[in-house]
Amino acid sequence: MTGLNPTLARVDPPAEPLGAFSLLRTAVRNPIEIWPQAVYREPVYRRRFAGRDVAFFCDPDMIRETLVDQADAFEKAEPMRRALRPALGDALLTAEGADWRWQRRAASPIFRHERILAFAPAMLAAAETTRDRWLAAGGAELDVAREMMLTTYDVIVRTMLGGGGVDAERVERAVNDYLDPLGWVIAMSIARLPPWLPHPGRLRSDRARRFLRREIVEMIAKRRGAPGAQDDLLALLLAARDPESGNAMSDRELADNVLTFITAGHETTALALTWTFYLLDRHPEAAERIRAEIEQVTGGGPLTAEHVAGLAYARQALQEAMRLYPPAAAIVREAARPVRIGSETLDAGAQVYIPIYAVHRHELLWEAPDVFDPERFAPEAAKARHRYAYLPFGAGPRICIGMSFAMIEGVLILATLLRAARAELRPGFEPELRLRVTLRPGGGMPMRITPRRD
Ligand code: HEM
Repeated sequence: MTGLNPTLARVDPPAEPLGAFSLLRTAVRNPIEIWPQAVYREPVYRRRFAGRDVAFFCDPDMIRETLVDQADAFEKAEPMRRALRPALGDALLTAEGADWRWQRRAASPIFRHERILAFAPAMLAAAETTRDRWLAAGGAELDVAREMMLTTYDVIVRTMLGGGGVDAERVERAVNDYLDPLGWVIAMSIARLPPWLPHPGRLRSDRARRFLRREIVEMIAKRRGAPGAQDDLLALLLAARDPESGNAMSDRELADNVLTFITAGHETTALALTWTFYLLDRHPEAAERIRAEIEQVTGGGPLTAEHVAGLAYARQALQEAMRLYPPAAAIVREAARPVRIGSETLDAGAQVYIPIYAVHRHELLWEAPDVFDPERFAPEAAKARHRYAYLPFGAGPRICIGMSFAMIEGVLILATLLRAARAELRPGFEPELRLRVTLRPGGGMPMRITPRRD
């Protein structure tokens, strides 16, 4: 651990559970502020709300039972379904049962580590576009949160859609318009209000959803008309077959999955990188160590896919950033039938939160939980820890299919940019943690970018 430990942005949990009214108000504004201190201190926290049993599990054995051993007793919870299904339909992230299982079987081979390494040149090209923009900005202040969204979006467009055919800025805006009012959708679901009720931002969100679907459906139609023209993830998805039934995806399933990969894939990785830049500003010694590692691994030459494995400390820094600021801050499930997890009995319909953000800072699981220390992810230290104390990508059958993709992409972007420039947070700026399905920095991440000359 480093000698100097600056105070880092964190959620300030309420000492006592919130009452019904302030709970709803907080759910709209920033749902992560609902979780009381007990969630960060106790293995289990339970309460009833709007007639529903809600349980938070932080005990790693109970997490394993919920997400792995008894995964088939649970479904994705209503608030998430309600928030995501209208845009993402019944694709990998949102489908259940047999419908999910065959899509996962068909898509899994595409996302294997070795296969994803073949996309490293496209990832590097996107990183270098951002690097060139940073170098051209000549010492200006940029919003690194937005910069990372543009970069990872560029990666997904290059790797998934062969690099072209969509208006990147418009799609990025549409994804934001869609996500912005989701606090309302989730709060209304918690309060058991019907989904058709109006709420602020709804019209804009509906318009954004229609625009996104239209763009993707058109693109798939074009590609069906010119098969084999490109070598990208969409081509692999078009060719994917369920190994058991031989089924291929329909246009609708393809559109749902492409949109899923765009939304699930680009924003999460962008946030992991944004928070890493924030932490490296607070810990310049870690940034210097990564820079030294890059020079040592590349011998001063250009960065390539072969270097990914050697950039161990860069990877550890990303992992530690995702501990402190997990882009997907919670997994929420609903018991499909009565089930017993550890000492807890759940009725059908009970909601289970795996509050990843709180698990990653839990007093019973981590020493000095609020301190940034990439050494926690050195191989020996990681091995000594409970497997389910750290789960930024989830666990069990529904574990993130894009995990290798995200780690390779994250390391390559971080290394490309750290090597070329310094990023310093605007003096006095403290990011606020905002949960909008993903954990974003409220107010962005304003940083001064200066080219490195040494
Ligand atoms: C740092 C980056 C990422 C993080 C933190 C992350 C996190 C997660 C988590 C926690 C889940 C599990 C959700 C649950 O169990 O309810 C998940 C699922 C998923 N992720 Fe990621 N993800 C990241 C990057 C990506 C990328 C790059 C892609 C695709 C290119 C992707 C596609 C998906 C899909 C399709 C699922 C659903 C899998 C299924 O249910 O079978 N993710 N992700």
